[in-house]
Amino acid sequence: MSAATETRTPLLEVSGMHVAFGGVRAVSDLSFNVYVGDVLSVIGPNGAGKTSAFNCITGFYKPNHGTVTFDGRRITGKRPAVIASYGVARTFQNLRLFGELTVLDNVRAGMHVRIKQSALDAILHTPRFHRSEQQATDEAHKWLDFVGVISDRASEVRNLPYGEQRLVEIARALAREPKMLLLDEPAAGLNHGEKEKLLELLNRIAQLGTAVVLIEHDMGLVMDVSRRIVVLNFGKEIAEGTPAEIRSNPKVIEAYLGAEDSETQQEAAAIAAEGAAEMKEDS
Ligand SMILES: Nc1ncnc2c1ncn2[C@@H]1O[C@H](COP(=O)(O)OP(=O)(O)OP(=O)(O)O)[C@@H](O)[C@H]1O
Repeated sequence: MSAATETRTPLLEVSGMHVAFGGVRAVSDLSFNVYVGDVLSVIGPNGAGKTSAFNCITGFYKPNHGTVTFDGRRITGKRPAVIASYGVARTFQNLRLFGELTVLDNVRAGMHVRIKQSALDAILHTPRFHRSEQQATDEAHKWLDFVGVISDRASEVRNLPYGEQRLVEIARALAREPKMLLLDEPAAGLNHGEKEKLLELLNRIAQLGTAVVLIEHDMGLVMDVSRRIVVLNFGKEIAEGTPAEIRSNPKVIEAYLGAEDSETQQEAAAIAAEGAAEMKEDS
């Protein structure tokens, strides 16, 4: 459903966002909404402004203009920790795990905003402290099971295969029980089998009622998982719609083909191939 015909109240509302770094305009008058139950992909050639937009939504950058509203609250320019406490969790393009901590502790670290524990409880090791520690451990295992981490959870996270480290990052974000989860290139560096598992995981996350927003370059995954897609080019939205609408939008293919790097050219070919496959299925 396009934004124009949508009647539900948005969970996230990005309105007129501009972000510039010196003379570089990274995001220009960007507006889009995310709804409860959404799986929305933000796509576009390298440097289109996708991560900058994510950084503004999550408080890592302050937009030069525009507003971001989440769950009825204006969050523009608020600090990342405050925005996270409202129910926004994210993962990063480059993993940001605590390499020397165990797998389990990395996920437990995602919970401190939810689990009630005072400094005094921690110092005195009160029964309440022990109870909350046990609760955090149980929940960390639950989320690691949910994302499918099979490696030893007591080992340092840096010793895990790369694909599993990405899953630990998702488990840590989910442990906050967010209303919205932003994933920045979750499929980067994954092999084919791992991507298939990721697709299935994203669908299960959406079934929990968490809105999922992803930046992704893997067009197969984007077309399979997304309910809606927003396409950026040079910081501007050039298209928004369902996967079928995006695949057949000449502006989108043009934007990708116009890019000079071979990675983006390959993505253009992938979008065109997805469109061709669909036409064949329909005929
Ligand atoms: N911290 C920064 N300082 C200066 N310029 C930046 C900064 N972050 C992003 N940019 C510039 O803003 C533009 C948009 O970058 P951004 O990383 O948001 O794009 P992207 O669509 O996420 O790209 P990619 O797909 O390659 O990750 C680029 O020209 C980039 O060089």
